[in-house]
Amino acid sequence: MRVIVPFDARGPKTRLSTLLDYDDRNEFARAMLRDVVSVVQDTGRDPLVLSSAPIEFENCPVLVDERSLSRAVNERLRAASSAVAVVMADLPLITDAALERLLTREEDVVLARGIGGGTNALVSRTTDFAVDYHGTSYLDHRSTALEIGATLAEIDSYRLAVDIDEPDDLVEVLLHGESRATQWLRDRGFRLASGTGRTTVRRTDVTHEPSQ
Ligand SMILES: Nc1nc2c(ncn2[C@@H]2O[C@H](COP(=O)(O)OP(=O)(O)OP(=O)(O)O)[C@@H](O)[C@H]2O)c(=O)[nH]1
Ligand SMILES: C[C@H](OP(=O)(O)O)C(=O)O
Repeated sequence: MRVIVPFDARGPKTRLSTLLDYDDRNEFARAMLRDVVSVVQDTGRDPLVLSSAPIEFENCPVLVDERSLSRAVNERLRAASSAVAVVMADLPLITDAALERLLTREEDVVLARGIGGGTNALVSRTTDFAVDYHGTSYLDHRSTALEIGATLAEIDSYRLAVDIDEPDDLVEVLLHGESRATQWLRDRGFRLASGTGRTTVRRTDVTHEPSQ
């Protein structure tokens, strides 16, 4: 099964700009991309990075499509003659066991929810299904699948559900990750900070404020 990994190479992870400057965000996004691609390869599937701009990436083929995320993914879904999976590039806790649970279901549409309402991973076996990402896309994709009469499976997986959007999401990466992304954060001085409330993340080596 072909596994599409969408990747925004044009200034990714803007919602982390209070913690990471532009270069750091690019590096961190690429560390997560490598994590996801490696896990896809560990399951024996072929990843294809669907990038919004050209990138140097030696680990697997890259297809550049400058259109919006949904348009680029829908083009791949329409063109598919067999099952296609779409796995986001910002899932640093992903494991091959978690991904395998998604990929081995046989329903027409298989959805893995993200914290916050997104769709972190999916499989489509019907060209009638189209994506509409952003907002509460998980609910939208579930409705779409039901409207087109597709059989539907929903995967409840913590490891697939944690996507990295906001600074607080980094807590999960430091708590439960062992990936390149986790190591990248540690190397940059990010540490867990616990007190009376929820655990947060602080940076111990900051020599400058993020510029953008
Ligand atoms: N090919 C492609 N991938 C995208 C695009 N926008 C986002 N992605 C990828 O889709 C996944 C989810 O992205 P988001 O978290 O919504 O966006 P982001 O650009 O990574 O982060 P923010 O700038 O904070 O919104 C990630 O794997 C992104 O790299 C796009 O326009 N084209
Ligand atoms: C692309 C979007 O991701 P989020 O903004 O939820 O991370 C979604 O899954 O709909």
